[in-house]
Amino acid sequence: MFDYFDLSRPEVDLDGLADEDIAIDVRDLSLKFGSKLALKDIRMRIPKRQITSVIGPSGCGKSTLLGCFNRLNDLTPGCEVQGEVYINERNIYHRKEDVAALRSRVGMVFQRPNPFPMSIYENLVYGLKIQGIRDRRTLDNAAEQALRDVALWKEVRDRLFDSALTLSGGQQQRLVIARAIALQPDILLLDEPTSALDPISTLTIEELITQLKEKYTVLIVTHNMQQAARVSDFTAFLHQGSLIEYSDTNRLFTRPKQQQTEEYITGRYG
Ligand SMILES: Nc1ncnc2c1ncn2[C@@H]1O[C@H](COP(=O)(O)OP(=O)(O)OP(=O)(O)O)[C@@H](O)[C@H]1O
Repeated sequence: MFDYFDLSRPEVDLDGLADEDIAIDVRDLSLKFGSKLALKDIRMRIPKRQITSVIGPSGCGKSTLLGCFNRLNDLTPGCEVQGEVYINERNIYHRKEDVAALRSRVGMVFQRPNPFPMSIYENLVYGLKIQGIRDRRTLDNAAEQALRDVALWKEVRDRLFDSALTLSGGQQQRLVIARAIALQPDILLLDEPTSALDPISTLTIEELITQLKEKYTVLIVTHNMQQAARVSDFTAFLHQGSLIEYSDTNRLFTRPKQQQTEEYITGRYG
């Protein structure tokens, strides 16, 4: 696994980052589903325009943590959140937060590609239309730019009005990422974005993810440690709802500080 690391790259110390380099500041975040404590006192500062992976055994709270950043868990009855999550200097759990606006700034992509059953073009402009944008040229430009950003433009420019469901799984996932990008979010949350894809499509999406950080802060939940090692700048290891270790990816995989992390990354646990 260590082949993936560029050990000449200087390690970045998360504690040393300035406030303006932080995209998400998680302060003592705990979350319960009914009586089940799914996240316990999480504190982490997620850097801007970097890729951060969240790894850990099944059920440790990875998807729940990601869902806190666009308040997706609010939709689960019985969910109770304590603590604060700051994005752009606002606590997104403040009672006056506009959750719809938050979700357009913090886009989310799931494991299974989920294009809407409409044309490729309509998928891309759907969110913009909901925001009230009707100008055709604005919509066309946004659709084209989003497709270019996910390297799908050349493949689909002649079939923009075909159903999105005619695309391959890998293309559908790139379209879903483009749909999120069309809203010009600050942050992209990717929840196991390649686990339903074949190896070639996985590689394409991984290449795309590494390019996305030029414009966006990317968080990725993955079961695949090689993937975390390949694509991410920083890695967080969760276990039973607690953040056990969070650091520069090179450091976490080559010199973990915690025994639980070492056992997990060497396959002796989980
Ligand atoms: N809607 C829910 N109601 C009750 N418990 C839930 C709900 N969603 C998740 N949980 C519980 O919260 C804990 C964390 O779940 P979560 O899906 O975040 O884990 P995960 O690390 O993403 O798991 P996996 O890798 O299997 O996807 C688990 O114990 C899970 O059973």
